[in-house]
Amino acid sequence: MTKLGIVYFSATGATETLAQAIEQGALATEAVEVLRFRIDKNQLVEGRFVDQEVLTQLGSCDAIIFGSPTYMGGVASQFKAFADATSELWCEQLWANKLAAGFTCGSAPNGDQSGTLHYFFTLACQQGMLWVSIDAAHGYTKQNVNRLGSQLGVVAHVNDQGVHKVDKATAQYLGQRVAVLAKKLNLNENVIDNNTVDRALCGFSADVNN
Ligand SMILES: Cc1cc2nc3c(=O)[nH]c(=O)nc-3n(C[C@H](O)[C@H](O)[C@H](O)COP(=O)(O)O)c2cc1C
Repeated sequence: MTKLGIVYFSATGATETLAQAIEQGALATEAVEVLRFRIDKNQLVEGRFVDQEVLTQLGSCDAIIFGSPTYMGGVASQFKAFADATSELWCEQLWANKLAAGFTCGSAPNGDQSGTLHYFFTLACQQGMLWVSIDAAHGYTKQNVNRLGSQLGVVAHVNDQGVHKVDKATAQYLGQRVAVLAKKLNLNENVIDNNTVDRALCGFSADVNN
């Protein structure tokens, strides 16, 4: 069974709508299980994210998709608290070789949502993860997705009517893409044993004495 984790913060529900669409898209692929975690205020203690169980469960996933509303051009502090808690895993690179992707929304069509996606990308790289883009060129897709032209991840625009339906479809599309890739690559099982951190796969050995 291929496992996808979705972890996100949402105050008023728009990011949650995208998370649900991603889950729906992922579940269109057979033998895929989704673990969805909405960051809750009870998990934040004195500004720190405290929930070991969530981190452990995400550790069992083949792919993790990050989500947050865009606040002042970046991730919400609640998501950042979660990201900071993953520093416990960083030294050993315990999430290395998992797939990663991201989604965000804002009240402006271009409300600097890309800043949020760039942060997710940086977080994924810090954890040694492999970033999954959106392979749908704006204006050239049969599926009618990616209307806002972001290939780094899902950008959604939210107004009084809620999340734009094409942005929801884009989230669904990304969920499906990550699920299909995670299943095909099966990285956790086939390629790299994260317990032994087998970097010798790359044949690399640094000689620091020369
Ligand atoms: C503190 C704050 C800062 C915000 N900053 C931005 C922003 O920089 N760009 C933008 O487009 N929308 C911004 N918004 C709007 C939210 O991103 C938007 O309402 C989003 O849909 C909320 O997501 P949620 O329903 O999942 O909580 C901001 C909202 C708040 C409360």
